[in-house]
Amino acid sequence: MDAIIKNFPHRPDSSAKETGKPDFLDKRETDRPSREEAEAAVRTLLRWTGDDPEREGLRETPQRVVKAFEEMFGGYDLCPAEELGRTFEEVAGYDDLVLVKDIPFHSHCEHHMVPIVGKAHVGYLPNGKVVGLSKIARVVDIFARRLQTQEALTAQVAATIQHVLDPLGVAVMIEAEHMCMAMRGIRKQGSTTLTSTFTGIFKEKPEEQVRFVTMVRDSRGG
Ligand SMILES: Nc1nc2c(ncn2[C@@H]2O[C@H](COP(=O)(O)OP(=O)(O)OP(=O)(O)O)[C@@H](O)[C@H]2O)c(=O)[nH]1
Ligand SMILES: [Zn+2]
Repeated sequence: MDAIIKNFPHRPDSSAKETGKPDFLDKRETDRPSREEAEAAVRTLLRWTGDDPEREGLRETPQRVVKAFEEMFGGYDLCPAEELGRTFEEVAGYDDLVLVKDIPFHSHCEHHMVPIVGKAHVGYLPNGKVVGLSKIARVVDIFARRLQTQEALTAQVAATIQHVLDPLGVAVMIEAEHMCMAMRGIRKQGSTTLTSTFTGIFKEKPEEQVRFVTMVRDSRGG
């Protein structure tokens, strides 16, 4: 595949303070290997497991894994800011909190490349402009389909919405289970990590944070 333009997933950096634009919204060229190189790398990892890549059940596995990677890491080729590009203002004067909660996602931790499975709750207080609700879930999905830490994922979703929609504030909470803690290492199943990022009014006013968290927690039986 030719080198293509993509968005790198990195954390909000200090230059964002000068330009106001998070660096992960910039487009850069990829340094992707060829499909054949990627498949050869999978064959090497298959040998690393101790198995035989030439046995019948594994012969097609490198192609399958590379194809699965295209899907699971498809977020590198998508621009989250573009997803939020179509905003509208005709909402009959509605100017209160918009909350999309329980957005399920699958991601992969950047340390071990094993799944992170969780839910995101995203709220914003519009400043005139609103966006299609599915677009919020799409932004979560795009960042989730990159190698991540939960902190970076949380911050990136919040920063993208803040940057593109320019609302009065954004609140993002993510709860997730990290398979790298469940399947290996410390091997603790069922522990959940919670992260949150608040901007604007949610950062300034603790009561707005409480309202967001209460709405997230409400209707799930306490
Ligand atoms: N802060 C943060 N840490 C994470 C996330 N995903 C995985 N980790 C942690 O990243 C750390 C990597 O630690 P290292 O000591 O470098 O690697 P390791 O030897 O594989 O660590 P163990 O998991 O403790 O065996 C571990 O503590 C993981 O639990 C995440 O999203 N956020
Ligand atoms: Zn990990």
